[in-house]
Amino acid sequence: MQEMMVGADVSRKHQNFLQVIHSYYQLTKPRIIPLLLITTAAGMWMASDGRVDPFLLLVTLTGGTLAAASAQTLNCIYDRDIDYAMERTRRRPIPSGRVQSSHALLFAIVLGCLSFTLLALCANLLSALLAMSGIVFYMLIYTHLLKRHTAQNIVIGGAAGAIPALVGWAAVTGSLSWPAWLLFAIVFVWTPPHFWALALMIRDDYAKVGIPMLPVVAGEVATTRQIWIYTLIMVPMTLLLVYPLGASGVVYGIIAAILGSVFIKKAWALLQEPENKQLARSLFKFSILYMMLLCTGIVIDSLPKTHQLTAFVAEHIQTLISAIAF
Ligand code: HEM
Ligand SMILES: CC(C)=CCC/C(C)=C/CC/C(C)=C/COP(=O)(O)OP(=O)(O)O
Repeated sequence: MQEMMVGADVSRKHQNFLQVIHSYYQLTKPRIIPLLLITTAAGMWMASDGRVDPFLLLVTLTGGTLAAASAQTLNCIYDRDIDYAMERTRRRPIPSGRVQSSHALLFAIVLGCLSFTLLALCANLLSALLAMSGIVFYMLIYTHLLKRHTAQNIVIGGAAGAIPALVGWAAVTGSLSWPAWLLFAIVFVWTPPHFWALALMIRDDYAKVGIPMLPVVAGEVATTRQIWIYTLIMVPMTLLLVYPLGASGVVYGIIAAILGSVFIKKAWALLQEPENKQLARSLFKFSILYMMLLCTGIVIDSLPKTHQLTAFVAEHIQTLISAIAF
């Protein structure tokens, strides 16, 4: 009997421990991190012409994960009041009382320090400093200064989410150049359509807590117009990586053009029916797939095998054209 009680006690303690781990994991908003890492990986592959050192890749993605997790945890602490008031965020660990803010702060500091140390020691100082600037920008500029005060919050604040692309390039080269800044700019202009499509769906939640997201302040028509404008800027921008920069090739160009056409089609459909939440949901979901596939396109295009294949195809097309011409 006593043995059974001891067994039950151990199993309860084990379960509690797992619940605590799960709560801390949730603090980091883990569902967003993989896409941030995909942009980092795209930067790394592009910078190294498809020959990424596996150790550097592992270190950079781990450092990036730790930095993003630290940033998200700090955001959860700062925003605990509005998170408590909004349906979507009410069950997060701090508003639901599962984690204390002071413990979360310690957790965020540890994550940030680990990220800096890992990146500075195993990648380079620039990538470490960029990751830290991501945390500071996201907290200070987006969360503290902009989020509750202006409808342009995510336009300017979006720069934080674009920094991981720079971290990837910097980890490989130790510097930043045009292709890195262009990838940063692509993620930057992608953010408004990504976020505003979601904000159209959950406008009432933001209105309830007085967060001046664009659909709350300016309405659906103005928001879909802005989404349309940013989409029309973003799609041609993605092609600049091919020409004039030459950082990616024809395979990426084709992928970017196809994905861009779908993005434009969905943004246009939403522009025609600004109140249609189904269309907003569809654009939001596609925005995530879009960024995932665009970055995968950059990676595939950079691989030596792809270069061989495109050279082979180009040579055969040339032979065919000469045969037809003569
Ligand atoms: C200031 C810029 C951004 C804002 C305000 C924003 C906001 C949001 C919000 C509120 C959600 C819903 C999350 C939830 O339901 O808990 C979301 C989802 C998501 N965001 Fe963003 N986002 C931004 C930038 C980014 C960036 C740069 C990326 C990655 C490159 C990203 C990737 C994602 C992903 C993957 C999801 C879906 C998560 C899921 O599966 O639930 N976001 N975003
Ligand atoms: C290099 C580095 C560490 C960069 C930081 C990148 C980073 C953490 C980007 C997060 C973007 C994002 C999902 C914002 C949502 O915040 P929100 O507060 O509007 O979302 P919420 O309403 O769901 O809380």
